[in-house]
Amino acid sequence: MPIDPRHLPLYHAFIEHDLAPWLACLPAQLAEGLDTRRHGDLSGWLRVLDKLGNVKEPRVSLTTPHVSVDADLSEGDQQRCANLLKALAPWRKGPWRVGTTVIDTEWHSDWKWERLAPHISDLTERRVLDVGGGNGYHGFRMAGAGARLVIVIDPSPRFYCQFHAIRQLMGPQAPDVHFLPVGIEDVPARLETFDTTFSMGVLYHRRSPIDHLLALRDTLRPGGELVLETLVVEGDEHTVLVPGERYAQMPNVYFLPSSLALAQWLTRAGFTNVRIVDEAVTTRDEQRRTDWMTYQSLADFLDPNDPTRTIEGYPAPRRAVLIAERT
Ligand SMILES: Nc1ncnc2c1ncn2[C@@H]1O[C@H](C[S@+](CC[C@H]([NH3+])C(=O)[O-])CC(=O)[O-])[C@@H](O)[C@H]1O
Repeated sequence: MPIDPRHLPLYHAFIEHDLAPWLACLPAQLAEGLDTRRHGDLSGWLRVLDKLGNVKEPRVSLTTPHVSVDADLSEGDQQRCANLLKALAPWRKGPWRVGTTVIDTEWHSDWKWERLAPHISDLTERRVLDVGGGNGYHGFRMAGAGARLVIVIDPSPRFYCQFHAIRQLMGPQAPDVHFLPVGIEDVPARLETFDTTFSMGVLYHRRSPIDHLLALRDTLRPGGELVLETLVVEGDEHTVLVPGERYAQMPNVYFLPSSLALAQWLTRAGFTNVRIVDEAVTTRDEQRRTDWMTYQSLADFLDPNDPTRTIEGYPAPRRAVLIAERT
């Protein structure tokens, strides 16, 4: 089968960076991740990408809170572009700007970036993997911080399409940031390649959290850095909450450790130099309903009489960022 032109930069990057064991799986992984039988709306979203086309002489910004693409668009083209981007909603991770269209996403993902950026190793020239990277917002910020290569993996076909909408508009100005519609379980074992691996907002969705840490460790070269962000609870190194059917309305939440417990898990999984660099309660300003994500959001998942609790009665979402080194 011929290679989809959209994937040529991804193939080039895998060849240039000698990701040989993974390269061999790429055709099958892309075919499976983009199988239109997997998601009823995927064919429609792919048609949106075709209609979106390119813009002339794009100017790209990766270092501002809004990852943005500027271009001199006529009023009609700007409106058409905004309508096509809206067809890919809900937009959860961002914010983005395309010309005068501001995509005000459910999450202020820029705030998470600001919290962790001062603590991580300089990304200049580093090869980075972002596991569960959503629609690639943080991946573009990583490139803005100097990363030489960023591979975003996320099994969501909607996020694949949002990522490609933006990347396509960036045209020749697009950085070396690439998206694979797969999960962590599809990354070949023992790659031991990346200088930095991010796993943000994923661990609490994993049924075997220590196996997740081991899988992340195996993506890193010796001395490489893990940036781990997840939901935590207050408590000592022995505290872990395993919620019932739902936590903040999410059905697939398994382990919420304290950050001290998580630090110990990282040590047990073979990491050193483990640091808790940030811990903060998620606010209703950081995660909220917007014109680009019109479904329920954090405010709807908290107890209306006590916002320190979820509607199930658990402690409200609190997130920590930990950094650790692979030995
Ligand atoms: N098996 C899997 N492997 C990899 N990713 C997965 C898997 N299963 C689900 N995901 C993906 O993990 C992401 C979790 S969101 C974090 C986004 C970003 N990192 C953020 O920090 O804003 C959670 C949050 O809202 O924080 C989703 O995009 C899933 O599709």
